[in-house]
Amino acid sequence: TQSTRPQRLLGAVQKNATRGDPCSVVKAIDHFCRHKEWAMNVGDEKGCILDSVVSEINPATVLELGTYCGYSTVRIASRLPPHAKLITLEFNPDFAVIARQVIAWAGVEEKVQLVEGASGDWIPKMKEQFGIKTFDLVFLDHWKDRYLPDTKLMEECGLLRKGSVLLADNVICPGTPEYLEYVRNSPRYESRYFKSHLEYTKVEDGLEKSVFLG
Ligand SMILES: O=C(NCCc1nnc(-c2ccc3[nH]cnc3c2)[nH]1)c1cc(-c2ccc(F)cc2)cc(O)c1O
Ligand SMILES: [Mg+2]
Repeated sequence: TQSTRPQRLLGAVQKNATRGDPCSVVKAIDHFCRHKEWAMNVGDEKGCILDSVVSEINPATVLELGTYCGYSTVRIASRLPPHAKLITLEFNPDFAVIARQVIAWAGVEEKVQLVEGASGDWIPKMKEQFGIKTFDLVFLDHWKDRYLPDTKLMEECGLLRKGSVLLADNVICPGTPEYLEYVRNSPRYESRYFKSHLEYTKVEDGLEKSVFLG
């Protein structure tokens, strides 16, 4: 039977990356996606912006919406301080199967909790299920039409505190116009656009960093 792209991406990791070395996993995926098959990871260029935001915040609690194959999960987890927790939500079970293996290969599974299901269902359960009070950083990289409803849901569930940072991928391509309009015009957010490119291409894309003001 035919393999899927996520399965071939995992094969490239197992072939070319060193177990327990997150950087080699990230490099192996970027090489595969640049030279073999494009895939919707945040990628190396936007990934450097993600890295700098994580290092600046030094978060104890991170929520990632949209795991896909675990590329950004590994980038974030490898930069977290000890005892920090990253919860990543994946809707597609086939992606989740691959992501778990990529996360394990990188050796960051202690810091990561991969949860399968819909963001709309899980966000209201975060506090009771995982003992989370608030998130220091949220990386939005799931379905683009879920960015705004999920942000409002996180506000309503009290998962954001003064200073919590939302970092959103793909605000230009594929685009999240309603989300951008909201965070850029709401008095409750201080927003900034980091211009970049769609992963592995010359097409414009970027990350929007929005600080919740409480
Ligand atoms: O669709 C994307 N990403 C989303 C995957 C996902 N992985 N998990 C989810 C999830 C997780 C919990 C959820 N709860 C409810 N819906 C959910 C969806 N969604 C995406 C697409 C592109 C892209 C650009 C240009 C093109 F020509 C084609 C494609 C680029 C990117 O960087 C992306 O991130
Ligand atoms: Mg993305």
